[in-house]
Amino acid sequence: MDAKMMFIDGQWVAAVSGETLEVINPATSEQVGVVSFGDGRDAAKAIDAAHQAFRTWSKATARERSKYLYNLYELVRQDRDNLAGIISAEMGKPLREAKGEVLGAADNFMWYAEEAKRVYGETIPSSLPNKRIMVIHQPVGVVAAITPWNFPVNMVARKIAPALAAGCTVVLKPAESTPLSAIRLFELIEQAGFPKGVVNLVIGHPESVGQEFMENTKVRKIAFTGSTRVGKLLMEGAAKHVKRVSMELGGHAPFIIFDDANLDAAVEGLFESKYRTSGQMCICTNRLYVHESVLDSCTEKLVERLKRSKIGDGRNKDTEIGPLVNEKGLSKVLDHIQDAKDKGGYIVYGGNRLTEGEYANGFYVEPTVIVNITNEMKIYNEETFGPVVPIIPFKDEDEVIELANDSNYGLAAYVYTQNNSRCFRMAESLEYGIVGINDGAPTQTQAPFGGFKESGIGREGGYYAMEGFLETKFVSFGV
Ligand SMILES: NC(=O)C1=CN([C@@H]2O[C@H](COP(=O)(O)OP(=O)(O)OC[C@H]3O[C@@H](n4cnc5c(N)ncnc54)[C@H](OP(=O)(O)O)[C@@H]3O)[C@@H](O)[C@H]2O)C=CC1
Ligand SMILES: O=C(O)CCCC(=O)O
Repeated sequence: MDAKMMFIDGQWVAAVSGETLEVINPATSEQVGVVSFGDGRDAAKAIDAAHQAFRTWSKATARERSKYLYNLYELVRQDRDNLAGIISAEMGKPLREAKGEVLGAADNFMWYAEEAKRVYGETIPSSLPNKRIMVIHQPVGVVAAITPWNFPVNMVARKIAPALAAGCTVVLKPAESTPLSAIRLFELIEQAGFPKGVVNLVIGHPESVGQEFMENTKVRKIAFTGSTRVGKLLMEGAAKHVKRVSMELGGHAPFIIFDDANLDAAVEGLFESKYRTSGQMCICTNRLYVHESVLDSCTEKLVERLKRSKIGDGRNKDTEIGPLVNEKGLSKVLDHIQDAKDKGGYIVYGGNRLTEGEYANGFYVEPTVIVNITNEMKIYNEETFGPVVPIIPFKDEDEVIELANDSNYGLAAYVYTQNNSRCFRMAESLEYGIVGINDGAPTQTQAPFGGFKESGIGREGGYYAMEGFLETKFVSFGV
């Protein structure tokens, strides 16, 4: 298999080192591609190209930038099935979800094609009769973006679309598990006609590429989605040159079901929030709090729902829950299950790796439900990133607010109740950047996406994302 290449300064190029990397389907452990695998030297070339291109791209009119983003929107939409197939093959996501992800990415390109035109400035009345105050917004410069494998197309779109709309140029490093969907997206970027150097793709050793992003003073902003551990490393490195950062990091979402909730709707919402992408989303439920009076009926309904769920290769059209992304992801999930069992947890459903028949060569774990949870367990404190849910009973609203907020994370939280006043109280009390009230899948292109506490800094989505790629300049005119 020929190695697919990186896209630097409008050219498809191999890594300086000549190194390559195999891409594996986590459903079968079969090789699905080979890619050039570079390092900081390739990143430096891409940064130079982006720096050069910034001179003209930042001066292009908003309408011009918008035109390229529209082209890309159309191309991504038309390529939906192909891109979705690549996502499923390299990270195991069920096809139905992968198609939704691609449409979400297309939607981002359309949204920011429009948003490019709305970078308004303002004038402010001066206190002095001989002065005038003007405020304008300008692109921050070259953006280095690092993305994870769980939304290998949409995470890229959510970063590069607002960056390009704002007038920044970009160097992207996608996750090494999912370079093929990034490469396909860049083939579409090339077809969309962006000038050379405006958007660049570097695939390679994360530490080396990351180091170049942090050290190279031509990079003015680092936009990252991934683990809190790596986010902190990048923030420390970025501090040296006071680079701008936006960080979408880990989560540990509480999902709260009150006794007055519609339990069927709550279980369906939970299924979406917990088992979509096999539990590998930063907004995934990690703790399920159920009012003690509905604990048994809720648990039964959830187990019923899981019994009906189809686990399998993401490329099969009826698959609802795919494999985990790799051995490392699988080990972490199995470790959380074992740790809970060792500390007194009781497995109500699932709990094992699937190893027979069609699952023999993949990284599959059964959707799992655990009770008898204590706050010493890893699953109670750390991001599990897998299809496992611990259930914790609660007595009243004050208690569950305190429990839900007792976390270093603050990305997403979910509440199911039919009491309107409680809806408002909960939305206001939860220390989370995203709150789904009777909604297990709140993400939308135009809404702000990001976290409190150690879940991140800055917001993606809507006009909020534009702020992260713009500097504010005050111009004082003497008249
Ligand atoms: N917020 C979210 O959406 C995500 C959260 N996570 C959390 O992180 C855990 C581990 O997953 P993992 O994929 O290892 O997450 P990482 O944070 O390691 O990976 C995310 C991205 O960062 C890159 N990266 C890794 N190390 C460095 C570094 N030192 N400098 C620069 N870039 C780096 C990765 O590259 P490469 O792929 O080459 O290693 C990838 O592109 C998961 O179990 C989950 O808890 C993971 C992914 C997404
Ligand atoms: O949690 C994430 O990592 C992204 C969520 C995107 C979505 O909800 O579609």
